[in-house]
Amino acid sequence: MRPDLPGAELTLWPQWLAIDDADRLLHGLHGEIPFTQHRLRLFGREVLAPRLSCWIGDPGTDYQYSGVRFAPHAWTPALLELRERVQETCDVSFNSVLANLYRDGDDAMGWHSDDEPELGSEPVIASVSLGVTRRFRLRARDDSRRSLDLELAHGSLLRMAGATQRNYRHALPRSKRVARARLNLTFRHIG
Ligand SMILES: O=C(O)CCC(=O)C(=O)O
Ligand SMILES: [Fe+2]
Repeated sequence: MRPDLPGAELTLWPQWLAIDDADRLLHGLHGEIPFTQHRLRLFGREVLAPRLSCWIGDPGTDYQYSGVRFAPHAWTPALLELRERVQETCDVSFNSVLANLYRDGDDAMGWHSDDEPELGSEPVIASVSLGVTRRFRLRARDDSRRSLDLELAHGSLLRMAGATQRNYRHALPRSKRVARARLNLTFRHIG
């Protein structure tokens, strides 16, 4: 499915994984990824991020966080296998993945673009969702009325490419009624 959004390049596979595979991955990864709650600097104050996360990647794919460099965690066997499948579908290679665990509907991610210089000018980002369905919103930088909401279900894959990050921000809003967890993996290529 190719959601139509001017200036963006999106492909969504709503049921990319079979339910059994998705269930197994959710439980396996939940147990083996060393998630932590990071601190964010927000308007000069330190606050705890409203989610747990973990950066995983090939050696050398360090990332900067609040001015500090962090080495990535190592791939697990399950993540390496998943990376293979994602690469095949998306037709690009990835050397890192950001794992986010939203424990319930109070956990969220604010408006941002994945536009760090290390990702290059038109990054391909592949987002695998496991667990409870959550709403993913995209909003044009230059016109907030141009927006799109996608429901990212258990086992779905969303590919963002082209000028998507340049033209749009995205967010995962809080969702009061959600009581279950969602695990999201965004595969990236760091240059
Ligand atoms: O959880 C999601 O679907 C989005 C995650 C995201 O935007 C990110 O990791 O940069
Ligand atoms: Fe993002």
